[in-house]
Amino acid sequence: MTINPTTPRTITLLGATGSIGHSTLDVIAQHPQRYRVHGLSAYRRLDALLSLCQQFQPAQVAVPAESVDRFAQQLAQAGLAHIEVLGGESGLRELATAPEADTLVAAIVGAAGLMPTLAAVQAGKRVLLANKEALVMSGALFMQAVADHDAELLPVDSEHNAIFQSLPESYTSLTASGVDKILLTASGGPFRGRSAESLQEVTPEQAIAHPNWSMGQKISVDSATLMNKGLELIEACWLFHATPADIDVIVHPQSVIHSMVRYADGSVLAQLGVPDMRTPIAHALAWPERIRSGVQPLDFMTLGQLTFEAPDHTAFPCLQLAEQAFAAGGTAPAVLNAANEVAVDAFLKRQIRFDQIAQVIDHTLQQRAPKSANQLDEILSEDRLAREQAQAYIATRTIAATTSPKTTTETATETTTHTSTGRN
Ligand SMILES: NC(=O)C1=CN([C@@H]2O[C@H](COP(=O)(O)OP(=O)(O)OC[C@H]3O[C@@H](n4cnc5c(N)ncnc54)[C@H](OP(=O)(O)O)[C@@H]3O)[C@@H](O)[C@H]2O)C=CC1
Ligand SMILES: CC(=O)[C@@H](O)[C@H](O)COP(=O)(O)O
Ligand SMILES: [Mn+2]
Repeated sequence: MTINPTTPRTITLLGATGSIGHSTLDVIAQHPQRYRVHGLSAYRRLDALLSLCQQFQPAQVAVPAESVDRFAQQLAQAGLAHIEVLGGESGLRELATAPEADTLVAAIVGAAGLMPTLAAVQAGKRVLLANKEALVMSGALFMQAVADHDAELLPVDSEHNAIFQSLPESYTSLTASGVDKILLTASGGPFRGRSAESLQEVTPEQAIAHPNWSMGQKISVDSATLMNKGLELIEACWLFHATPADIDVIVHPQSVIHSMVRYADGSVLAQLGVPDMRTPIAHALAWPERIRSGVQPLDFMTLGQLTFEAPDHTAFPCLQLAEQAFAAGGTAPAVLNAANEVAVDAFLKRQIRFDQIAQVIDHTLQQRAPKSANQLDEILSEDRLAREQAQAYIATRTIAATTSPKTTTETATETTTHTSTGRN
C-alpha cells in the first residue's frame, strides 16, 4: 500500500557519509515526493559528500572549518556553486537549526553530535536520534530541552525504536501504561561466549566484524565490548522515563527481535525484523505513518532458532561500568562516554588491547567525581578533562604495535561498505 504524504518533510542529515547516513539517504531516495534534503554534513569523507550533493542537491552542507574553501571550490567545479558551505561547530549548529528544515537526522558518531543535535532540539525540530552518545552525555538537560521547546524526539537506534513501537502511542510513563519491564536485546557481539582471558588477544579487525549488522567502527567496537548495551541502557532510561531496574538486558544472538516490552498482564510486545537499519529509519521518518524501506520481509520459514541468554559480566565489564556511571549520576555518564571514545580509538590504532578498553574507562571514572550536569558547559568541561585523563592513562599502558603496518582506520576505510544492513 502506498500512503500519500500528508506533509512533505524537509530533512537535514548530520553524518551523511556514515552508515546511518547511507541508510537514511537510501530510504529518502525511495520517496522523492515525501522528502526533500535541505542539508548534509560530513567530516573526513568529503569526496563522498560531493557525490551526495550531486545526487540530493541540498541547499546547505557543513564540513570542518579548514575544508570550507576547498569543498566550495569542488562544488563550483561540479556546477554546484549554489550550495552553501558552512564550517566547523558553528556551521553544524547553523545547519541543524536552519528554518528551512523541519526534521534533523542526528547521525554523527560520538560527542561531536551533541551540540548540533541539542541545537535542533532547542529550535523545536523533529529529531530522529541515532547519536546515542548525545543523550548519554546530557540526558537530563537534553530531555528538558525537548519538553521546553516542544521538539519531537524519535528513536532511530534499533532497540529503542523497537521499544517505542511496542509502547502505546499515548505513552507517558511505565506505570501509567502498565509496563512491567523493558526487555533490551543485545546480540552479544562477535566475542560472545569467549573467556575474559582469550579477549586479550583479539584484533580490531575481529572486533569490528559484527555478526549481524554492518556499522561504523566505533559502534561496532562498542557492540563487541557490550558498552553499546550500556550506552543503550542509559539511552532507554532517558527516552522512556525508566530506571535501570525497569530494564533487563537479554542476549539474543540473532538480532531478529529488536527489543520488547512486558506488560503487567503478562503480555510481551516485541518488534521483529531483518537486521537492517532502514526499517527503524523509515519508521521514524514517516511516523506516525508507515512507508516502504526496501528491507526484505522477515521469512519465518527460514529463520531457524531464536535463542536467549544472560550477558557475561566477567568477560564484558563495560555494561556494568555504564550502569555504575548512570547510578553515580551528574557528569559521570559523560565521563564514561568520553573515556570510552578515547579507549576505542586507541584500540583501533592498536595502542591498547581489547580488554584494556574497560580498564581505561574504569580508571577515568574513578579519577573524576561526578559534578552537576545541569549546564552544558559543565558537561563539555568534564568531557574534555576525562579525555585528557584517559589519554594520560593510555600513555602508561600502550602496547607494542602488532605486525600490520596499517592502522585499522586505514584498513577499514578501504573496505567499509557504509550500510547498516544485516550480513545474513
Ligand atoms: N550504524 C548503525 O547501524 C547504528 C548507529 N547508531 C549510532 O549512530 C551514530 C552514527 O553511527 P554510524 O553511522 O555507524 O557511524 P559512522 O562512523 O559510519 O559515521 C559517522 C558519521 O559522523 C561523521 N563524523 C565523525 N566524526 C565527526 C566529527 N568530529 N564531527 C562531525 N562529524 C563527524 C562522519 O563523517 P565522515 O564519514 O565524513 O568522516 C560520518 O558521517 C553513532 O552514534 C552510533 O552509535 C545507532 C544504531 C545503529
Ligand atoms: C543496529 C543497532 O541498533 C546497533 O546498536 C546494534 O543493536 C548493535 O548490536 P549489539 O550492541 O546488540 O551487538
Ligand atoms: Mn542499537
